[in-house]
Amino acid sequence: MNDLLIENASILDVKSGKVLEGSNIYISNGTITGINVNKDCPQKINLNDNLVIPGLINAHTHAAMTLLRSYADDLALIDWLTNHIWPKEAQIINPETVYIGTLIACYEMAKNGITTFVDMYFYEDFVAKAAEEIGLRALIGEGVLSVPTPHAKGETQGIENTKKLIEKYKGSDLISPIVAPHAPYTCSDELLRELTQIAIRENCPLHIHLSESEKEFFDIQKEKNLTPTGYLEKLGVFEAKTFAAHVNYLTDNDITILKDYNVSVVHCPESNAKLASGICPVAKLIQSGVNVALGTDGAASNNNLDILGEMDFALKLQKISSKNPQTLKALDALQMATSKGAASIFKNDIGSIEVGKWADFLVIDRENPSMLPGHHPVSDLVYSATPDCILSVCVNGKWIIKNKEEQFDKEKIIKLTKEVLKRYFP
Ligand SMILES: CSC[C@H]1O[C@@H](n2cnc3c(O)ncnc32)[C@H](O)[C@@H]1O
Ligand SMILES: [Zn+2]
Repeated sequence: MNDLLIENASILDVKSGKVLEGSNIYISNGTITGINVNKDCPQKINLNDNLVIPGLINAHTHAAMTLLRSYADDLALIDWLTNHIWPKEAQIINPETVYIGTLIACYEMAKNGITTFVDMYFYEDFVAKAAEEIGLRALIGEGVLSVPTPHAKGETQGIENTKKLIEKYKGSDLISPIVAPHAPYTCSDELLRELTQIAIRENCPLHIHLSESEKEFFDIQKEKNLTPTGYLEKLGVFEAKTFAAHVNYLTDNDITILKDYNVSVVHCPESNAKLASGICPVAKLIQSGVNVALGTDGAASNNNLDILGEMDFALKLQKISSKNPQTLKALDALQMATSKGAASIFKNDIGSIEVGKWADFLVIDRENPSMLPGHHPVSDLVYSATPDCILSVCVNGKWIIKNKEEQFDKEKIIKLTKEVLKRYFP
C-alpha cells in the first residue's frame, strides 16, 4: 500500500468556488480515497492551512515547440507557419529533439502548476517518454497532415504512428493516446474520415485545430460551401469524441452544431492574440451550453506554457471585446482550467478534489503577496496569482515539486538543451 494523509488543507471546491478549511485528504495508490476521514496513516504531511486546488489542465499544446520559443515572433499565423516554423521544423525535428523540447516544456509546465497536457506533434512516443520522466499526465496525439509540408512525414506514416500509440498506451495511468488530424485546411476528406473511424473504433478522443484564422474560415467556405465547423460535421468528424482548438470564427449555426455533438472548444487566448488570429466567442459558447477549456498552444506562438496567465487573459479579453465586465467571472476561468478542462478531454478522473479522482493537485501559498489579503481566493488565483504562489505539485499521488523543490533532474534538461542549441541553432 502506498498511502498518504494530507492534513490541515484548505480545499478549493471548483464547482462552488468555496474553500473547505481544515480538511484532510487521504490518498491511496495515487487516488483520492477519502476527504475529511477519521483515519491515521504512517505517511502524513501538514499543509498549514494552505490552499489545495486541482492541477491545471493545458488542453492544447505542441510541447516540443519550446525549442522554437522566440524563433519567429510578431507574424500572422499562415506566414509564421509556412515561411518560418515549418521550414525550421523540417531541419530540427527528430525523436531526440522532440524528447528534449518536451522535457523543457514539462519542466516549465510543472513549475506553472500544469499537471495534465494535451499534445499534438510528431514522434509522440518521445513526448510520452519525457512526460513520464517528469511525472506529468499527458494525452498524446501524432499530428497528421495530408498536404505536403517540409516537415511532416506524410499521412501513411502519421496513421501508422497513431495506431502504434493507441496499442502501446491504452490502459496506461499517465499517458492516454488520442487521434490528431492537424486541421481542416491541411487534411483531405479521406484522411479526416479515416482518422475519425480509428477514433470511434478505438474509443479515443479526437483533437483538431478548427476555424483558427479568418483565412481558414473564408477559404473553406469558398472551397466547400460550408464553414470549417459545418464541413467537419458533414464529414462525420464530430461522431468521434472530438475537442477542437482555437475555434475563433463561428456562425450561430456552428455553435448549435458544437453543442449538439458535445464538441468542446479549447480556447488559446494568448496564442490567438499574438498571431492576431481572432477572438473565440467564449461567453457566447458557454451561454449556449458548449464546454470550453484552456490551452497555451506551443511556446513558439505564446510564448510561455502558463495556464494561470491564460485564465487572467481569457477573462480580460472577453470583457473588453464585449465591453461588459460581467461577461465572465473568475470562477468561469478556474473551471475552464480544471473541471471543464477535464470534461473537454473526456477524462472524468481528474479536474477536481473529490473521492475517486486521481490525486493531481497544487498547494498554493496563501501568504504569498499575490494571494493577500485573501478576500476572494478564486479571484486571487485568476487575477493575481503567479507561479511563485505554487508551493507543491502532485500528480497521481506523487510529488513533482515539493515545497518549491523540483523532484526531477533539471540539470540534465539544461545540459541537453545546450547541446541541442549548439547542434541545431549554430
Ligand atoms: C501536426 S501537429 C504539429 C504542427 O502544428 C503546427 N502548429 C503549431 N501551432 C499551430 C497553430 O496555432 N495552428 C496551426 N498549426 C500549428 C506546428 O508547427 C506543427 O508543424
Ligand atoms: Zn496548436
